[in-house]
Amino acid sequence: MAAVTPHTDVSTAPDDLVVHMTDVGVRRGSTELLKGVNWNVELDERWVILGSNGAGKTTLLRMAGAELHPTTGAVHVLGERLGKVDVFELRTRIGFCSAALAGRVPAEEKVLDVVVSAGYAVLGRWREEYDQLDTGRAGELLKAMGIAHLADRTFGTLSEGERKRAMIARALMTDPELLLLDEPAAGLDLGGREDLVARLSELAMDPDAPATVLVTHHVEEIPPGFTHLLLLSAGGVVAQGLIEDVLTSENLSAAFGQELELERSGDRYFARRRS
Ligand SMILES: Nc1ncnc2c1ncn2[C@@H]1O[C@H](COP(=O)(O)OP(=O)(O)OP(=O)(O)O)[C@@H](O)[C@H]1O
Repeated sequence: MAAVTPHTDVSTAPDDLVVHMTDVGVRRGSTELLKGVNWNVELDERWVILGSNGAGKTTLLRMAGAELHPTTGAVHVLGERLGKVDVFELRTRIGFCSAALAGRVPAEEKVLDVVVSAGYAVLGRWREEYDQLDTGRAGELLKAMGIAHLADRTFGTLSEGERKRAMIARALMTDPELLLLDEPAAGLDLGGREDLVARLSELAMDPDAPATVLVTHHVEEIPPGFTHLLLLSAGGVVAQGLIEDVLTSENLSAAFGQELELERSGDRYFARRRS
């Protein structure tokens, strides 16, 4: 009789896990970018990855986005094991948003087209009958991000905050099963940051929204509605779990290597050096 494969086997991932990492390490030359990472993301979870510059946040996110393979350990994304799956196919099920991606958008591209074109990879080829459907969905996503009035502008004329919102709309265009946001609030002024945090909060609280992972350096950028936190330092996990359990002055101090004081005001967080 064939043996039933247990879920602890690294070759399989439980169905409800969107991301499943087992003892993952990433090495470049003699540098360990990540080590001993065990991390699960479930369907209805919204994760924040927080850590200092160089902690390994983007490396971790890129693995979840099937853009980078682990050196050691096993990574499953949407039930597929990296190294044993066509990553180009897998990436069509993932919405990825980063400054690097935004930097590759031609300045003369119309904002609506920036969003619509994300769907082409899924459709495989341009088909006339999808034209209006796609355009309608892209328009709705731009509206949800508060920039419907910019649909006909060129991407190069947008402010930093408007670009971030357009890129999030693009990441959502394919109705992804996993949404990955790499420092979406970086470079925004206070108003832009607050607006983005509010929109990400709405998204996080939408039960139909995909499992989401957001990378940031700042506790101030954690949108209400996000549920879990992974604290990273020098490639290792300092702590992970529910935000209310993990986000403490002690854990934050350990992650950033200095005495930090965490304050909570309503559903937002603030941190500063302990005096
Ligand atoms: N190809 C590489 N070779 C050697 N070191 C690398 C390579 N790629 C990244 N690193 C290093 O790995 C570390 C982690 O990088 P990563 O971009 O994941 O960090 P991060 O937490 O996202 O940082 P930041 O907040 O500054 O964006 C950094 O110290 C980086 O310099």
